[in-house]
Amino acid sequence: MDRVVSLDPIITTTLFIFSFTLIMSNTIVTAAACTPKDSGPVIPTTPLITFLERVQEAALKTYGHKGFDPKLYVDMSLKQNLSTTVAAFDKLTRTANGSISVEELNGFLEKYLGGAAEDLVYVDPVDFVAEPEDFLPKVKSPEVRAWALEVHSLWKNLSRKVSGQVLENPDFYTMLPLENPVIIPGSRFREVYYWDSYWVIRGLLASKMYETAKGIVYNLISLIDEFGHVLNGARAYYTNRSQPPLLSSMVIDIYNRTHDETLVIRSLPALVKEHEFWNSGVHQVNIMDADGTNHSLSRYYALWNQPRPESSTTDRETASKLSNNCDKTQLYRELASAAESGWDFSTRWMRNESDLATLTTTSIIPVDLNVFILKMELDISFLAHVVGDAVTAGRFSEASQARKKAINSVLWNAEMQQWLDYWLSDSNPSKEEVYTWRRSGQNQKVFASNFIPLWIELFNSDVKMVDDVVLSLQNSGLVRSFGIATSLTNSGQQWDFPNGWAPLQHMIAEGLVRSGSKHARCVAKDIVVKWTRTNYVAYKKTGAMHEKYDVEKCGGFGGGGEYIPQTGFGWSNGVVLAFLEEFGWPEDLKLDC
Ligand SMILES: OC[C@H]1O[C@H](O[C@H]2O[C@H](CO)[C@@H](O)[C@H](O)[C@H]2O)[C@H](O)[C@@H](O)[C@@H]1O
Repeated sequence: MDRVVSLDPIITTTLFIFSFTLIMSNTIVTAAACTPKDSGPVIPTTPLITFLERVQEAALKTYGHKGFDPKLYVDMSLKQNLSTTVAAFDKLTRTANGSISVEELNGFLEKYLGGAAEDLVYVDPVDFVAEPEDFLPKVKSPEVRAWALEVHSLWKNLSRKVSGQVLENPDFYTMLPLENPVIIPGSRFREVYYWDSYWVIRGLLASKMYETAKGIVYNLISLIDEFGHVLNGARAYYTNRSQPPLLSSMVIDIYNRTHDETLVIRSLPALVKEHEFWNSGVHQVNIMDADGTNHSLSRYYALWNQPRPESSTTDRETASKLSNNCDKTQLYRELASAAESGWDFSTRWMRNESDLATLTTTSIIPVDLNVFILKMELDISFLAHVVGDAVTAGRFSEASQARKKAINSVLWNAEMQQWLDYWLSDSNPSKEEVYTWRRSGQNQKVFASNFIPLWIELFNSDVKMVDDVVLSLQNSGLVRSFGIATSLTNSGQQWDFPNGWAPLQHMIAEGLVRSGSKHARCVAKDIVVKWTRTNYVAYKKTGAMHEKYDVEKCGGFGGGGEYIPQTGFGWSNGVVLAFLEEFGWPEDLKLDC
């Protein structure tokens, strides 16, 4: 199947009556039948995924909601060809509501489908040693060192490579064939994820596992080569969206340790291509500020307008309260776009905090996304210098200056001393049109993402400004006893209060510590100590590292959202190791909270 998609056409004419597919040379663009608001591009799915979604639906009807995880079914594989399997599935006896007897469905799954975890196999990382030389030199406490070595040893549990069977018969699997081993987040997340990999790599660098780190980057580059962007995760059902773009950060951090120019030469064209993905078509938004200056910024916008296959039954349920099919189609795009943001789900994207069906992700210019792209521009400029490409270096340096101005003008709020997401007005201008900035468009609700600009030097080098923003952070209510909360709203969504996520702690603390401000460095250390302690206490209590933590409870893990709390866990392990590497731990500082 051709997976190349043009991001160009937002067709803003009248209501379409039929779906249509344009097939142009190397390009497939499917536009769905709906109102102009939902005429954005769609990457076609595959017959295998469509079939596994049917199995998922039948499984929910048959087994019921208790303990049901929809993702399990789209991670299964075929044992025989698809048409034989579909024919056998269609012959199963069904009740009027579509359920099948448990015995019959069990028998079908056993005979025709491979288990969800069979497409990746354990592999010993080539560069893992039980105690790396010069491991975490600033950690002086023996207790902390012993625990850090346990966390380090978890890389072995999370290391996988794609099974030989996937390589032989890729059409039978939703797993995408990747050349190098990967580190998975853990539990239900049985494949490599895009933005998770940044913090995994930070941990691998602390563990001196440079080859594993590079292998992950080469895998992600191969996804850009094939699909034009890094996918949300390495599954066929994730081809229609990306995730927060941190590939350039991975490359820079590995390069700074290894000085591997081959990595830079291989990465540069891929990063330029990725930059184009985020700065063209539906991802790009033009906005005119209060002084009449035009700016270009980016937004999340999934190339998909149906239920997410890995959560198909859940998304249908969420959409069931909407009566109009066009509204459903739009909601499906908003759900997938929220997944592209990595913050799935959060009141950050919702018009009504208690109603997930009011998601409006594609109408928001997010602070963090634009900071990541600004960093990408600075990183590309730096990497181009490394290989002597002055033209590219200059082009991306200029792009970064333009985006800095745009962020300061559109997203900065001087009264709050924070950067705020910008909500676009309801009208939907065509590609040529420019949104006009309105003060009321800035979302004044407090989210940890409002402080992510602090992560990069362009926003953390002015000491006076950093001190003001830090004061605003301290007064925001986000800094709690055991870390930084994601938001102030306890909505039951996982990217909200009282959950704290490792990536958010890391970016804010690292930004503060690298700033010129003494006060900011103290605040950073405090965050690091609190976060490390709660991770440790939870580990001692449960024997596991967790995907997210409850910042109100010492040793409490997070909850809420659409799946049960997960352990493993790639980015949490990475952040603990990165914190201990950067900040160390004195001998006399207690680890318990
Ligand atoms: O299956 C539901 C959703 O799960 C993923 O999102 C969450 O886990 C990811 C892996 O740790 C993480 O990157 C993301 O920030 C989490 O919210 C997945 O990325 C979603 O696309 C998926 O729909």
